[in-house]
Amino acid sequence: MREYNFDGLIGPTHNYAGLSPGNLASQHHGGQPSHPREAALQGLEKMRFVSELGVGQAVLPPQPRPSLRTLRALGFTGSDEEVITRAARDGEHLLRLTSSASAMWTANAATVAPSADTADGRVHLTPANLTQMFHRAIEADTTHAVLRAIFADAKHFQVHAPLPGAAHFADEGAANHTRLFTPGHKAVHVLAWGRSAWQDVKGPQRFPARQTLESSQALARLHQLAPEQVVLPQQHPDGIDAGAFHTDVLAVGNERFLMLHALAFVEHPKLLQTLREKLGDAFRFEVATDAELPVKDAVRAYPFNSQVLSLPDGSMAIIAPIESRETPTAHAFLERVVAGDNPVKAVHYLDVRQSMNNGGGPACLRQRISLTDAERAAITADVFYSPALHEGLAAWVRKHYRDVLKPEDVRDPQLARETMTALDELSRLLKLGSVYDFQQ
Ligand SMILES: N=C(N)NCCC[C@H](NC(=O)CCC(=O)O)C(=O)O
Repeated sequence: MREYNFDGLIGPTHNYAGLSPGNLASQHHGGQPSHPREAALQGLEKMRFVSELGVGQAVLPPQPRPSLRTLRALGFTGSDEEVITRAARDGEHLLRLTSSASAMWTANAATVAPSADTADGRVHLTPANLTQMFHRAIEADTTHAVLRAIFADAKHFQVHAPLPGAAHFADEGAANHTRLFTPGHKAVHVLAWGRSAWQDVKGPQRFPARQTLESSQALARLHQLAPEQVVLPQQHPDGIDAGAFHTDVLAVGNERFLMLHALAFVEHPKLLQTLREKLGDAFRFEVATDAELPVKDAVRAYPFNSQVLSLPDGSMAIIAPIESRETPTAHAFLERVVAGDNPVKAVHYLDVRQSMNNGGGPACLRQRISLTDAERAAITADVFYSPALHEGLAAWVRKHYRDVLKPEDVRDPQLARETMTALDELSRLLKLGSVYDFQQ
């Protein structure tokens, strides 16, 4: 089995609209101009870097924005241009919500279990319904269509529908999921959550908890995981209140290694003990206390929103955002991790600032999917990274993307037209078929 990092290609309407309460970067940058072309090229450079480390890399496409389908469903009528003009006049906030390029954060696209772990021996994928935030909830249908197009072979893959039930089954995808394993032990799926739909659990006071316990339980069932392989910790409410809206803002794991902040989970020592029991002595972890790395710094600099990658030589490398190098406490923590008794031997700092300014670091930008050679061969879409694909995508970005986008530019009907033209071309470039509603 090989892990592929499916990165979200950052879409042409990338902008800062301040849409996510509890996501401090989104709140802070709302209203500022963005740079869509630079954003997409930064994302492509990250893909190149990861691929050159010898790690599997692939790409997931952006979604049509503004979402005309959503605006029509909310009562705006007429031609595409008229829908946008009317929404700009009578529902400007709705236009902002339907224009976000948030599908770039593919950690939130789905939760995935590899075939080695599931009872029926297939890869199981469940697109996240993202119901907690309206601008993200509208991603689910297209994500479902895209995943069905890529993972089409029912012999190897089962793509489930997003969880039903709106707020009760609010699901944020792999941002709250970590798969750990050690040789000789069954893999463990850590499926975290921030609130419960039906149980009385103390949650955050200031910011919303997004994922429910009941969603995490449903994912474990759908993916046919054995009960002893599943651990369901609660995100620490104080961590959420400090700005850790997803688990991956304060914790990241890979194979036999977990790196976490003390405010990532409620009673983290107990969680670590459970993991040690399930994974054996090879399991390693590094905890940052609030004294070593204040949660405020962790939320601003995102050292835990790193990718921890297994390299061909058996060691691991961390891909961290450059903000972590610029923040002394976060930098010192990562350097301590590299020097520690664990498999991480290097840390690389990459510039994904355009995405970071909306609260999305390296780990948010990728969905990890482990595939056997046969599963990989069953995928006919041209989504796996190669230098040639990189060139094709970079040329596509340069051709279609604007340099600057001010939040009010989403009022321009021309932007929607440009995006449709670009995505139509992209779906052919990636051999995806007609996955977008405007292509139906
Ligand atoms: N942690 C992970 N895995 N993903 C990060 C998602 C960031 C995203 N930001 C936004 O949606 C901001 C959009 C805006 O404000 O324009 C969110 O809050 O859902």
